[in-house]
Amino acid sequence: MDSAIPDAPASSLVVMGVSGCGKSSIGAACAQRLGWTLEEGDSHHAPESIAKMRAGTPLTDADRAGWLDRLGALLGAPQRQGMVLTCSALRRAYRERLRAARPGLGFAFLALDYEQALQRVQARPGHFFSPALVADQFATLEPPLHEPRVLMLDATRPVDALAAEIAAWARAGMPASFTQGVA
Ligand SMILES: Nc1ncnc2c1ncn2[C@@H]1O[C@H](COP(=O)(O)OP(=O)(O)OP(=O)(O)O)[C@@H](O)[C@H]1O
Ligand SMILES: O=C(O)[C@H](O)[C@@H](O)[C@H](O)[C@H](O)CO
Repeated sequence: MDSAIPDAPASSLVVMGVSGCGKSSIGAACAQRLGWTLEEGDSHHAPESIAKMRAGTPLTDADRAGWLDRLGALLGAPQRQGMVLTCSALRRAYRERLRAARPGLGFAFLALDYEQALQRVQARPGHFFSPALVADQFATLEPPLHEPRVLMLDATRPVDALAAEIAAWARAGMPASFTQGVA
């Protein structure tokens, strides 16, 4: 698996995947472990995009363009420490835009299947994201295969175990299981 190949430590980190995969939960735990700044990507959507998602209308590339620019500006700003950004980053082109903003950026991909994502999103009352959009998230997703600095994870594992694995990888450029000689 790609994740077993040693890489350089990450300058910053994007916790990515479809809605409900655990970006917010695991991103927060990673930032705490690493002592890095946490940025919630959803906080930077245009109000029109939030309204669309609330109404069950999928975002388009054009809707996401300004959002990705804002996230790139955050990632590219001079910082004393790394940043953990939660961002769906569904398409390869979106990830390329973020990589261009921050050389050495790592991506932790939380892989979850459709049924499990739908279940999680439906069980989350009050959130703006309409469960009707989960299918579109999977239709849009281009999994980050054969891309640099990507750690693939099974998003059904416990939050703390996932955060520990991601933090170790971000620090050392390899997953904890690799350093333990298991991978
Ligand atoms: N590893 C996990 N195991 C079990 N439940 C989880 C796990 N990660 C997240 N959850 C739960 O799944 C739901 C979605 O998690 P979370 O909000 O972190 O996902 P998200 O990817 O940030 O979603 P969105 O992008 O839609 O905001 C929450 O109720 C959360 O508690
Ligand atoms: O690119 C997108 O379609 C969006 O970023 C979505 O993924 C949501 O914002 C998020 O997952 C819901 O909280």
